[in-house]
Amino acid sequence: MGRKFVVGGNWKMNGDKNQINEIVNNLKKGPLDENVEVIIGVPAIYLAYVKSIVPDSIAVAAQNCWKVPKGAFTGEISPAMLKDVGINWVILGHSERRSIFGEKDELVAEKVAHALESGLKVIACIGETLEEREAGKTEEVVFRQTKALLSAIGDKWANVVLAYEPVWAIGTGKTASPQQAQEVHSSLRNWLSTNASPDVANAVRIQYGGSVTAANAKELAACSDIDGFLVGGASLKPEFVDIINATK
Ligand SMILES: O=C[C@H](O)COP(=O)(O)O
Repeated sequence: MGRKFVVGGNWKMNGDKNQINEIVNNLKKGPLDENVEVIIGVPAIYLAYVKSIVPDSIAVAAQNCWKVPKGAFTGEISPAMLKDVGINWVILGHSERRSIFGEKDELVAEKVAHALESGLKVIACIGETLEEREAGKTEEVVFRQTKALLSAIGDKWANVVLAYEPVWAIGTGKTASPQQAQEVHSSLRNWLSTNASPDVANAVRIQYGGSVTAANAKELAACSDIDGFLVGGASLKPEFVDIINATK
């Protein structure tokens, strides 16, 4: 069976109720390609609100969560809490969490493990910085970040989507070319074949993220190892519908 195209919108720390209503109304109007899985990543404070107004066909994701179910962790939210308000997805290991909040591979892995154990599905983000790319270390970094996730994911690969997001392409308007993205996706899939299993490598969906817009989505979506997108800025705009429909 082919891999179902999956498009995530990561709103990051953006939006208020007015803007959220507009975004959701736009998604409801669509029309959205029914063959595409759509997941919107919402600021924690609006998760329950968004869940209450989106159609069930659109999944809602948290942008982060902590690694244990409850306790003295001021300011954190747990997978159990997310599940309790009807949220089934979480984005983990985003480069902004890694670079601004100092999350290392090991912590990301602990969060991924606990989220999966708790029954959440996970969009796990990986990607190299410009410095790392220029030093020829793209594969080394992406493989290292993925390796850290292997034991955390265990046999739960069906509940994981990988998002390859080159840090230099995030919010910069510098999209990776389809060739650059395809090259990393393909070598990651080969690496997974050896280090996880051929079945995992064949089935896991790998999203591309980094300055995806309606203008570049079709060309990226045509690449054989790109199975969707994780979209930041453009997910706040009406063009998100066109990005969702990029494979049509
Ligand atoms: O999670 C999404 C990525 O950080 C991409 O953000 P961007 O589309 O604004 O470049």
